[in-house]
Amino acid sequence: MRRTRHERAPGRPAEHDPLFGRGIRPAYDAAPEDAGTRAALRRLPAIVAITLRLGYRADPRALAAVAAAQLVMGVATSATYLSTQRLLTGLFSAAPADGKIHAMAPVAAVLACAMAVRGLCDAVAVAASGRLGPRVAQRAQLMLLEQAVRVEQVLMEDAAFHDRLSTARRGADATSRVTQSTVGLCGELVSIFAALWVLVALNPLLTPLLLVALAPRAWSVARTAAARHSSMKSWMQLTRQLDLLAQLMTSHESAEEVRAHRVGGFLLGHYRRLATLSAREQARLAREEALTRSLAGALSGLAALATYGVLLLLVVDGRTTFATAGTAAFAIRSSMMSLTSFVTRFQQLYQDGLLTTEWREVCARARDGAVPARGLTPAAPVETIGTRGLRFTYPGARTPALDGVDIDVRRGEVVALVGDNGSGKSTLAKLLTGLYLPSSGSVLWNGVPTGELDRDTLWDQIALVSQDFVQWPFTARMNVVTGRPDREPDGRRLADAARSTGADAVAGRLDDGWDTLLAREFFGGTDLSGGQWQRLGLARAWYRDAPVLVVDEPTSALDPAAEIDVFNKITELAARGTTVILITHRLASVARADRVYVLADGRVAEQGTHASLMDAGGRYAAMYRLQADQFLVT
Ligand SMILES: Nc1ncnc2c1ncn2[C@@H]1O[C@H](COP(=O)(O)OP(=O)(O)OP(=O)(O)O)[C@@H](O)[C@H]1O
Repeated sequence: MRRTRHERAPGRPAEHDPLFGRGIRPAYDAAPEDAGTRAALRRLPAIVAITLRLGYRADPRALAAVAAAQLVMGVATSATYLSTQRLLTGLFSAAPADGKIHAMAPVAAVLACAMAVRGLCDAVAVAASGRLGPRVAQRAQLMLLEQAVRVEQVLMEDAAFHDRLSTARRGADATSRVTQSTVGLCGELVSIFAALWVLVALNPLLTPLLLVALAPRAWSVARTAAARHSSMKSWMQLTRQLDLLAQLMTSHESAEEVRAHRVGGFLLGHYRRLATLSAREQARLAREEALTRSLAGALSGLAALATYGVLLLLVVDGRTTFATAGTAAFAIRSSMMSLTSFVTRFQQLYQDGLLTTEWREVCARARDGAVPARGLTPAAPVETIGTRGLRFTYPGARTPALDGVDIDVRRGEVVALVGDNGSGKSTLAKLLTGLYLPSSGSVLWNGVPTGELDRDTLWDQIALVSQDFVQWPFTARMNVVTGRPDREPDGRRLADAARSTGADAVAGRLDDGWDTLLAREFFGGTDLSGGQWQRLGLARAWYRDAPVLVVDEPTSALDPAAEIDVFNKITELAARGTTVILITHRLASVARADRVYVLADGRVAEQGTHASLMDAGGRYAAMYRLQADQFLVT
């Protein structure tokens, strides 16, 4: 039967949400995992291999200690079973009591030693895996972050990649638990194999009994873990949206509007609605799990009945002795206990292991999508930056943001990009600076396409003040010197940059000067006004002292005197050879630019100097007059 558009498969989120629109859909292929024991067993070796590789890189000595302890533990466990069988045989033999004690004493000593060795190995395994786990998680987290900071900017605009990144960060944390579970699981496996080996030694007919006893629980565990993982993947967007709503209700940035516009109740309502969806999904999972477990419980009961029935038959038939059957029952019982902890660990391991697999896949995806570390080194300072037939479409967008753009920027020029909101100015700046690569056409640095250049060295030549520059929650000093994070902070350079941008006055008014923490959420932290932050953002770009300065609405929050000052300084920089790409709606500041490009709907509509564009009387002239007229007193 076909589902209508509004129905949805159980365990899948709805297609549309009043708050997030289509955003609630799973953003990447979240096909349900093929649940079941076979799927689990197929994936388990890969999971264990990832963990072992990580463990080896993080702390090879701890890993070796764990492996040795598990191995010795297996031998000790087998010795325990075999000496038990000898003791039982001795106990039920017809020999006189004196002889029995004499014969059984050394066996009892072996049993005691084996148990002591087992305990010691267990302690070693616990201590070593306790050291190994956090190191593994740290390494996994670092590997992911190392890859994440290198991926192409355009991948960071992709919702699907963000979803996977969230899962992968949880996966990196999970590696610690996977390590612990793998170690525990190996321990339990060793015990089960020891029992299996002993059963083979006692009577090979007993071996299948153990497998029959274990099968139902193993099936139930694999099925449950796969269902949970599939659900987590499908509902990852909802989890992120719940986190986002909680963050909006508690963050400093949204606090004012949450109160003044009384958005708190509205957000709470939607949080409750989404949380209910999440709870419903958890309840569905729990129901499914309960069903699987009860089926597995019934099958386990049948398996136990069969096991003891067969043992009894073997004794009655005379195919095995009473002592051997007793030891077999003991070994099966012990391995059932091992299996109970095996099952718990397996469940944990499989669930966390699937997250770990996701971590590894995202690391690989990030590596594939990384900015190439090699390429031609661009000449420094760059003489010309230009675009030819440049077209760029954002991932998932239907229409291009830039469509056939040709512009030229020469060293030491101030080139202004103006145009209506959404006309493509910021996108063009990101392409000129190699943050995005063209969908078609080209961006050329000294005639070489940016895609062929070593972009790390290209970025060395760029200082950027974007519209939404980062307000680092660090000290005022760090907010400026992060302009050149690869060099030791330079006091003189900081003072120069601060003087040029008015940031010196900002730092002068702070309680601890440049050492004041600019993060209200931390003890001793404070915050700045929008204009004060903008001065720090500009100071950061000045401190960077790069041959190309890209400024996107650099003075939107500055007072008139500061604004004039900044534009004077920008002109001075250009006179000294810095190339300036200026994006602004303040057309008065554009008048001094060497060339102005007017963008409309992703295309260059007009170009020229301020004077020639005014003479042409087109789009630019109309915008300019509109702004100028606002200052006329009627
Ligand atoms: N990350 C993004 N993902 C998808 N589309 C985007 C993204 N950023 C911008 N756009 C779209 O690209 C087009 C150009 O946006 P851009 O930010 O370049 O305009 P702009 O001229 O700088 O606008 P403004 O003057 O408002 O800053 C717009 O239609 C916008 O909706």
